[in-house]
Parts: sequence; structure tokens; C-alpha cells
Amino acid sequence: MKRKLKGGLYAPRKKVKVASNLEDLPWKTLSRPIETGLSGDDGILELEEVEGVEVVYEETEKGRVTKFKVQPENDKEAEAEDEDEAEESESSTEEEGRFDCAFAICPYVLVFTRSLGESSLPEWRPFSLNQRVGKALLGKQFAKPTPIQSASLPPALKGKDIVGIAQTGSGKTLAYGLPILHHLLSQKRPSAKRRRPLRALVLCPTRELALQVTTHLNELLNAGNVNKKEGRPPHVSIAAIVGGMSAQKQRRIIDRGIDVLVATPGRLWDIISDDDTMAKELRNLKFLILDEADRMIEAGHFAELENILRLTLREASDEQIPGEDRDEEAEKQIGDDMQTFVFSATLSKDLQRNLKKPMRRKFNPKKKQDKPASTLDDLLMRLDFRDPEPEIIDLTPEGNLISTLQEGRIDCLTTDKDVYLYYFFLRYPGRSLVFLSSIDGIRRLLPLMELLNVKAFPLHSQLEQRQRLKNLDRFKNTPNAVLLATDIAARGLDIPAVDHVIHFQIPRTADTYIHRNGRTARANRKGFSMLMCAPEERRVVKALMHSLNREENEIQEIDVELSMLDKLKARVQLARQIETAQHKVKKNNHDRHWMKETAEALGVDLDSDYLRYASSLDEEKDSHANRVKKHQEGKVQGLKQELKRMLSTPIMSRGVSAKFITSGSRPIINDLLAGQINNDMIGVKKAEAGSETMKGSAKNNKKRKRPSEVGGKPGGGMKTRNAPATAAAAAPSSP
Ligand SMILES: Nc1ncnc2c1ncn2[C@@H]1O[C@H](COP(=O)(O)OP(=O)(O)OP(=O)(O)O)[C@@H](O)[C@H]1O
Repeated sequence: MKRKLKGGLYAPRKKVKVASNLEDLPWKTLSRPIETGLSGDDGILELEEVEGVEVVYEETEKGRVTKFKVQPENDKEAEAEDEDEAEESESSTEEEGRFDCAFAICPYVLVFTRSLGESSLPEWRPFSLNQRVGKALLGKQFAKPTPIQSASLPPALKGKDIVGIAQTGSGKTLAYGLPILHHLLSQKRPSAKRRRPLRALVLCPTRELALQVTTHLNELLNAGNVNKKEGRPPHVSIAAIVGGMSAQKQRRIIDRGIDVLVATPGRLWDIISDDDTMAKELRNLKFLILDEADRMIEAGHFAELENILRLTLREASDEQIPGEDRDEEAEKQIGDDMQTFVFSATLSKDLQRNLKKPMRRKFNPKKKQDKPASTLDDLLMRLDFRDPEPEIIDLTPEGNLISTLQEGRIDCLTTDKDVYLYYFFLRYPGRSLVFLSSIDGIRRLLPLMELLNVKAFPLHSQLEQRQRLKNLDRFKNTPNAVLLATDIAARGLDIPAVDHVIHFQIPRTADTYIHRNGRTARANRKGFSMLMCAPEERRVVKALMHSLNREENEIQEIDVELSMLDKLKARVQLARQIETAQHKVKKNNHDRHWMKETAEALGVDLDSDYLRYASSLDEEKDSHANRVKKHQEGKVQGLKQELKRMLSTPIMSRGVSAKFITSGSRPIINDLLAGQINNDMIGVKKAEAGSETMKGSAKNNKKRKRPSEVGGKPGGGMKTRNAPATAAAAAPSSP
């Protein structure tokens, strides 16, 4: 391809020197200021710049030849002004060679770090990623690829389809993100004058995950400063389309044109249903990605997902979008070169084997016998991989165990779970993500934890999207915070520094256990996961361990200081009392005003006779009701004062003397001096969850009290009978 140039600027000039060798160009050595991050001697030999070089591509019989024309000094200024126009005039869609491309985009003021990606990031070098991707990785300080990235980049860059399975937190987003960015950054920067066509679609099961993927990819581009240029459109534009946010705004973003769309299937299908352009663009994708595909099926997005995928089938030329006119031109283009990437931490071995089969069933909308798919296996079997043999990369560790994750368990009665949870928070401060199986469970636990001064935030599907994001943000930014979540938080969320994952209720499937655990111990960091197991849940735990191919008692009980537990129980009981009393006050107020409130909410005017009658009743009732209300409020205040007093008194281990810290059966002086004291529990050392001995040894097991004995004293301590499951445990799962 020869560069097409406008008006006299690139017309043949006097003394134009043609160089075919890079070394012959007039390179100038650049200084390396500290703020560029390139000042050290970390592998960068030299940073050089070349100006006034025009790049010309000539097609010869032996292939394309790149030539560099060095221009006289006085021509450079005029050229700079014409930069936009020159870029515009180039063919816009062809992918250029990796090296050539860098010149074609900015031929005359070129900063070329010859060593970038070669010496400074040696571990990325074998992949020959575009230099801009290299800069971005450098900016992010991602010195080397993670194993799933190393394994998937070579086939992905060769154009192969990939099914990638790797443990949670192992960098799967960039395993599919880098090939996309490499492709797009190797293209010419799109012009502001033309709407950019959609090139990649990433489908995610939850809104939070879709937003996170968008942020992750954008952050990478920003880190390398490779995307934005003063007064120019971004080189790569990435946006999210998710439910719960302004659909209009999202439509406007799409109308402007984006390269990479990250979406949840529900909202995307809504938009496609009345946007023909979008539907057509899906037929011409370069990349289709299913992130956490298995969860998408569970989340009930099946129909929308299937509809969207149909548009990406090669046979889709026969598929009609409702109200769409046939577009012969677009149909001709249905992407033969589309790459499909399916990534998850959990995909069944059977499915992987089946995907390998050359005789995969292909979805053919013409054939009536092809029923809609109903399971993930079905759906994936119907994906139209362009590749006859998609590359299956399975890096799942044995038993799906992450090496940096420690697991523990607490066996206790359902009714005691609150106290054990509170104990855990005080004993092991850190950021904890607690999974519950129902929204009711979260609604019950949240006020309790708040009263106990635990900084807890809820996350579930009945919260508004804005509130969900706000709570996630608060959780990320508050030390020792607790997120009480349903399984909408189990997949994909990359929250920095989650120290503990707590299964307040046992997950029903092995996949959910794996994904929940995956919110901690990410990217080689340490993490701890704890199962809270009530007697009636043992059966579930047994089945869970069985499906993980593990021994039933492989996860050991953590040591619990029972004397502390009793004292914490008093706090929890008081907090429950306050909660019940507060609830009564609220309920009374509500009962008195419900008719008026309901009418207001519905926008209905109440009958004037009814209003007169109600107000006469109100007057009568009011004096009595006010007395009751005052009494209840007074009671709540009293209980709150008592709780405040309790919370301000540190809990002491048995044998600790606060007055005589050097004496008692448990002197704390040494821990105090070493700064090792746990301020909430005097007498126990500061410790990380999992760092202490577990109750696994035979010796420990003998001494161990059964859950029914905890708190042993007659009339006090923990309950001794198997109490029925709480509403939280019994309620059906509704993430
Ligand atoms: N090459 C790398 N070097 C260092 N950190 C990386 C690298 N690639 C990704 N990361 C970081 O690792 C973390 C986990 O990545 P990511 O969210 O992609 O994991 P995942 O495998 O998709 O997890 P999950 O299965 O839970 O969705 C992120 O914070 C990301 O920034």
C-alpha cells in the first residue's frame, strides 16, 4: 500500500533522502527525565527520537517494502499542520505491520523507544505485542504475563479461538483484553469524522463485572498514556452497557461509535431490539468474548444471550431483526475472521472435551429441529467458532485450590452464626466479604452489625444500581470493612485486598464455592476463606467437598477462644434487642400512616369523608400512641446506652489482668511491648486468619467442645440445642 497524500505537502521535494534502513535515519538521543519513569538503567539502552521522516509503503513481488523519506528541515512545520488530514486520507481498516504501524500513525514526530518491550519488559517480548500495549503494561508495572496470559496470547494473536479456564484472580481479563488492544492499537487512530465500527463485544454476567472490565481495560490504556491525544479522538474507545443505568445515555455513547463494548446481555438485547445499526455491527465483529459464561446462564440471561449470539453466526444472514430491512452489503461481510474467546474459572471437563470434537453441533436457524439451547454446554456447543479446533487452555489447579488461599471452618448452630461472625471480625481485622444465600439474611444482619460498630455495606440485586456501586466503592475504600453480599458478588469482581471470604451460608455448588473464594487471594496475594457450617448444613458440605474431589474433613476448624465468645454474645443479644425495639417503633409509625403513604405513593387522592374519619380517630389514638412511642423510644435509647458502654469496654481473655499486666495467668506485657496486642480482645495476639493453629489435630479435637456445648455454663453462654435455621438460612436463594 502506498500512502495517499494530499496537496503539495508530500509532493516530491528537493534533496529528499530515501533510507531503507532504520539506522540511517537522523536519530537524536533524548534525555530521560525522572517523571517519564524511564530514567533508570532498567534495561533501556537509549531513548531516541526522529523527526521529519515520511514513511512510504511499496508493494513489490516480494511483499511490502517500507521506505523512509527524510525531509528537509523547513518542510516539517507545514506537515505538522496537516497531520490530521494526512491521517484521514489513509486507508483506515487494514491492520498494518507491528513496526510499520508506529511510523504510519505519526511519521514525522516520532518517539520510538527502541528498547521498550524488548529490554524493559523482557518477559512480554516473545509475544511481539504492539509497542503501545508494551507502554501500557509498563505503565501498569505488569512486569510479566500471568500463566493464563502466557498461554493464551500466542494462539489469540495468531487468530485462533480460545476457551480459557484458569483460577480466579489469575488475570483472565487481560488474557482476552490484550489481543483486542493489540489489534486495535495496531490500527490507525480512528478519525473524529467517521463513526467507528464496533470491533469487540465482551459479554459479562453482572453489571459490576461489566463495569469492572471496562475500567480495567481503560486503566491499562491510560497507564501507558497511549490512548488520548490532545484534541484527537481516543485511539481505542471502550464503553459499558449495563442495566440499572440511564439507557438514553448509553444509547448516545453507542451512537458516537465505540470499538469495544462490554455489556450484560439483558440491557444489550434491549438496545439491539430497537437499534438496527448495532445489530448489523454485531455481525461484523472481530472479537466476541464470553466472560464467566457459566454464570450468565445461571443468572437467567439465557434467552437474551442466545439472541445476541445468533447475530454473530455466519448463517445469521438468514436471521432477521424485527423490522430490519435486509442489507445485502452487510450480509456479505459477516465476519469470517471473528475470534471467539470464552473464559471462566469453572468449565466442566466434559464440555471442554465436547468442544474439541470436530463434529460440534452448529446452530442452524433454518433447521426447525434446532431447539433453543438450555444449558451452558448446549449454548457453547452452538457457538459459531470460526476455528475448527478452538484452543482449549485449562490451567485449573488440582482440586481447584489456589496456592495462596487458606481455608478454615467454624461448626456452630445457625442461631450462633452472628456471634461467631462478630468474633471473627474482631479477632481477625481485615476486609471481609460475607456471602449469604438470601437478601432477607442481609437485611437482618446489616443493622445488627451496624449497631456493633462493624462497618458493613450490603450488595444485592434489590438495591439500585447507583447504591450497589456506591457500596462497592465504600467497601473498597474503608479499612476493615465488611460487604454482606449475595452471589451477585461471587463472580469476577476484582476488589483490591479482600482478606477474607466468609460463607455465612454454604454455597450450593462447587462452582459457587470456587468463585466466591476467588474474591480473595487474587493475583498471588494471600487470602482466607471460612465456611460457617451449621449441623443441618453438614450434608451440603459433604456433597460440596465430594464434587470438589476433596476429603470431607479436609477443611479444618479454626480455633475459637470460647471465653471471649461468651462476652461477645452478650453484645450481640443486646444489639438484637435494640433492633427488635427499633423495628417496633418503625412498624407502629408505619401502621398509623400507611393509608396516607400508600395513597401518596400511588398518586391517589383519598376520599374527604375518609380523611375526616381518619383524623378524628387519629386524634383519639394520638395521645395514646404518642405515649407508647415515647416509651419505646426511651427503651431503645436506654438499650443503646448500655450497648455503647459494653462496646467501649475491651473484651478480656480469661486470666488477663488489666491492672497488673505483668501478672495473672496470662501476662500481656510482652505482647504490649511488641505491639502485638489485639485492641479489641485483650489477651490474644494480633493475628492473621489462618496463621494460628487450626483445630485439626487429634489432640485438639479431644479438647474441642461440640457446638452444642459452646458457652457451657447453665443458663448462660451459647444455646445448647440445635435451634431451627434462621429466616436467613431457610429462605430461598435470591441473589
Ligand atoms: N500480568 C499481570 N501482572 C500483574 N497483575 C496482573 C497482571 N494481569 C492482571 N493483573 C491483575 O490481577 C488482578 C486479577 O485479574 P482479573 O480480574 O483479570 O482476574 P480473573 O482471572 O478474571 O479473575 P476472576 O475469575 O475472579 O474473574 C487484577 O487486579 C489485575 O489488575
